[in-house]
Amino acid sequence: MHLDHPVTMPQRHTHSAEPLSADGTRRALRVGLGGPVGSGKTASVAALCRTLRESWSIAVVTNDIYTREDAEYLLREAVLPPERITAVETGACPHTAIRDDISANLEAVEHLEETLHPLDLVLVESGGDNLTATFSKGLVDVQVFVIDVSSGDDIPRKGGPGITTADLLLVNKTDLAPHVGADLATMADDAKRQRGDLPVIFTSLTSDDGIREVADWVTAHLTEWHAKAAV
Ligand SMILES: Nc1nc2c(ncn2[C@@H]2O[C@H](COP(=O)(O)OP(=O)(O)OP(=O)(O)O)[C@@H](O)[C@H]2O)c(=O)[nH]1
Repeated sequence: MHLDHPVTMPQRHTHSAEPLSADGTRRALRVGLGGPVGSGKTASVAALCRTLRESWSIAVVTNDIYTREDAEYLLREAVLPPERITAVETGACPHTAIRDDISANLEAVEHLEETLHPLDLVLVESGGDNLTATFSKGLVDVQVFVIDVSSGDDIPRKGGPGITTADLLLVNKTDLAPHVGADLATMADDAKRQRGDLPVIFTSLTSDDGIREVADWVTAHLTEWHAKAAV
């Protein structure tokens, strides 16, 4: 099972932002999910896999500091077959593994691509971190930043690179808004002010099909990726 695949720290690689590899084959679209601890990154990954797995060939890379908890959760929930889930133990601040020394993550992604070819989508989940966690463009093609309403409705106003620059901002746990006194309209206004035209989606992953709008956003990117590869 891929959880046991040893991920070492080789030399740094990078990948092209284009869907075609040097040998002319299409590589998978790489989507990074980052955000603060407990905001709902693993729940989003699980829901995306359940929604998209019939239509697309998917794999997941998780990052935890010392454990493999997120991957173990995804395995327990059977969101994908075990060979499609790989855990990277970052051993240090998750920032480093997704932004600075991305080699362990790249090795994990490339191993999945080789063994499961052809893959359409690789979801790379960062370990929970603070508001500054962003992915290297050498690791992912698009990134999603996940925050939640229970951490305070002033989070979008505070900004930070994840909130201002991520390709998609998810504001999760809207079901908790009435219980924690979060004002969703203020959050939406602040996010708009920080992000301009970049999209923001409010989700509650406890509701049926709460991930639908996000799955549609990923599907649009996948469709565009395939079209680009076909040109
Ligand atoms: N009420 C509510 N709970 C949610 C929602 N989404 C996730 N949760 C719960 O919030 C907790 C944290 O969710 P995770 O998906 O593990 O969060 P994470 O961002 O992956 O956490 P780390 O990997 O530890 O940073 C879990 O108990 C989830 O069941 C939501 O929309 N509403």
